[in-house]
Amino acid sequence: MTTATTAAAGLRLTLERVTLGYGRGGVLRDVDLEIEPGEILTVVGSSGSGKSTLLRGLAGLLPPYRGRILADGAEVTGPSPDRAMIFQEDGLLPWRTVLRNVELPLAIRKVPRDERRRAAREWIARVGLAGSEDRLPRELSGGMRQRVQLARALAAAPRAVLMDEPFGALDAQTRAEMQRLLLDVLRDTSATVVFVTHDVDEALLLGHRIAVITSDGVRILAEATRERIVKEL
Ligand SMILES: Nc1ncnc2c1ncn2[C@@H]1O[C@H](COP(=O)(O)OP(=O)(O)OP(=O)(O)O)[C@@H](O)[C@H]1O
Repeated sequence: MTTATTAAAGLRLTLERVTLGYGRGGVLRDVDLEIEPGEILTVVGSSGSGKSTLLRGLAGLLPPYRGRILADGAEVTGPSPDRAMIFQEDGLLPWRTVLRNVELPLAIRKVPRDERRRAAREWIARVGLAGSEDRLPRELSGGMRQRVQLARALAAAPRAVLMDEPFGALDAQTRAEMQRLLLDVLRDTSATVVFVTHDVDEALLLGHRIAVITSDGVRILAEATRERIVKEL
């Protein structure tokens, strides 16, 4: 790899006694969590348990009521290009081509045009979409759109990638392809990944460690097996 994508080390993400929520009362209370640089932490939990809320906190989109959220020891006070987000809904700009969507975060960072084109093309190829650079999002399948999202997130060389059920809307086969692709492309980055999913098998496949959110809080399972996770949920 020749792009800037490989340069930055993964972020250490820390929650110290964090309470997060909306309006009255916390969805997550007094959470302590340390996510190591370069690790893939998968997060499972039943619907409404607070998985997306945790990600929003890490993204800097939702300030904690209490406690601190830290990225490499510095308090997170808002979104940063260091922490990319990928959602289930693709979030691509419908009027921009694949190439121009992938380039966008680099353009925002004022990366010179030639350089950002090169990085965008390279990532588009790496996610298996070479030849689709000039297509619009509406001309792509759901799986292809998620590939574009992945390319867009990684082309900007984030130090952490926060993924909220990114493959949740895909059919089983496309989902399996995307899981393999994700593991493959992450091998060339040192980004820290927090990956939220409903799917226990996906969590086991992708995660170095697995966090389970229950009504008692967020817990890392030391020896995660399918049976143990299902029992916790
Ligand atoms: N913008 C919001 N305003 C008020 N309450 C919210 C908001 N977003 C989420 N909530 C509430 O916070 C709780 C946790 O929601 P969250 O989206 O984090 O759960 P989740 O585990 O990601 O669920 P799912 O798996 O269904 O996506 C839920 O009770 C939800 O209703």
